Amino acid sequence: MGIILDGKALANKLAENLKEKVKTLKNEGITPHFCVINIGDNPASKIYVHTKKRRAKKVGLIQDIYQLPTDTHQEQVLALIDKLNADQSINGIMVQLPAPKQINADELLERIDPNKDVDGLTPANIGRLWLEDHFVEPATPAGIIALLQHYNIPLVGKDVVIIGRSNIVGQPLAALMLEQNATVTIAHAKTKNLAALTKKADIIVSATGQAFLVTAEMVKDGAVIIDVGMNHVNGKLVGDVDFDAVKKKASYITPVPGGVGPLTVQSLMEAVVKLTRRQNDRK
Ligand SMILES: NC(=O)C1=CN([C@@H]2O[C@H](COP(=O)(O)OP(=O)(O)OC[C@H]3O[C@@H](n4cnc5c(N)ncnc54)[C@H](OP(=O)(O)O)[C@@H]3O)[C@@H](O)[C@H]2O)C=CC1
Ligand SMILES: Nc1nc(=O)c2c([nH]1)NC[C@@H]1CN(c3ccc(C(=O)N[C@@H](CCC(=O)O)C(=O)O)cc3)C=[N+]21
Repeated sequence: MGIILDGKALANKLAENLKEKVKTLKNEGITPHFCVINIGDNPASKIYVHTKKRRAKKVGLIQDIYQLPTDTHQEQVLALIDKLNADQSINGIMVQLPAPKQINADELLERIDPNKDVDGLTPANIGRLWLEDHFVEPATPAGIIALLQHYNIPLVGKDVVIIGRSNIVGQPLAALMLEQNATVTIAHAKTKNLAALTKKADIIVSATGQAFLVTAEMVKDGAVIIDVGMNHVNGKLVGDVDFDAVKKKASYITPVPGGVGPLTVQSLMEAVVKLTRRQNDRK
């Protein structure tokens, strides 16, 4: 029976440490201030915005939410990003993904000042991630690494299968795990025999948005299971993993909710504080 990786408890613990860092900044007359741009009404983004609001307040950060309608024009968002880039009082900017169809999300991300890029998703910061010369990391991958570290689950030499290749989860997580000397395979919707790969994996990370994708038959005994998925099934929030069955075979497993989600939010708060400190040190 697997041990449950309690992301919520770890996020709360890390938040206490972060609160102290924020206090130190405040004593220097600096209050970290970041902006979230959310276009449209994607359900996963809504959960994210809501939890962030609570967490930001708890650690003492200022957070502005720009909730824009689904039919917002590209130019309007670009103009908003330009304004926030130029504003000295703003330390961090992020655009919630996915964005509505008419929006070119890559162009928005490219526009964010890399020094204010709390999500680590600008081309400059993605490049630095793969060059192992990064000062900010995407929040979900950073949260997963923090969780594994906290539970003393090593990555060196481990066979990892990451299911999902998005720019916010699968790809940057592969970079961070490779940096920690894991052997990383990235699977996706076109992967031929997913079960054959996952059955051999020491660590499986699923980030697809497909409920019940990862079943017990796909998992070897003693594997570590990280479930990033956020799916609504019959009004309930579930991950990508058939939790009850897979838990019996796993050595460690994250629940949904209460696993990766809270750590994503915590890592984002840490990125805001880190960038604020860096901006002030460089003045
Ligand atoms: N807990 C948290 O902190 C976070 C949770 N999420 C959640 O994680 C999930 C993934 O998010 P995101 O990365 O943005 O998703 P995307 O929709 O951008 O990407 C999904 C990925 O999963 C792959 N995929 C889909 N179906 C299958 C399948 N049947 N077999 C193998 N691969 C498949 C896709 O492959 P292909 O590229 O070939 O289409 C794609 O690479 C969502 O549920 C989201 O809500 C996201 C961010 C943070
Ligand atoms: N640029 C960008 N970066 C992201 O990292 C990003 C994004 N856009 N868009 C949306 C997705 C989704 N996402 C979540 C993070 C935490 C929870 C979270 O806190 N979940 C709680 C659930 C809380 C509840 O039950 O309501 C938990 O898992 O315990 C959810 C979803 C980040 N995303």
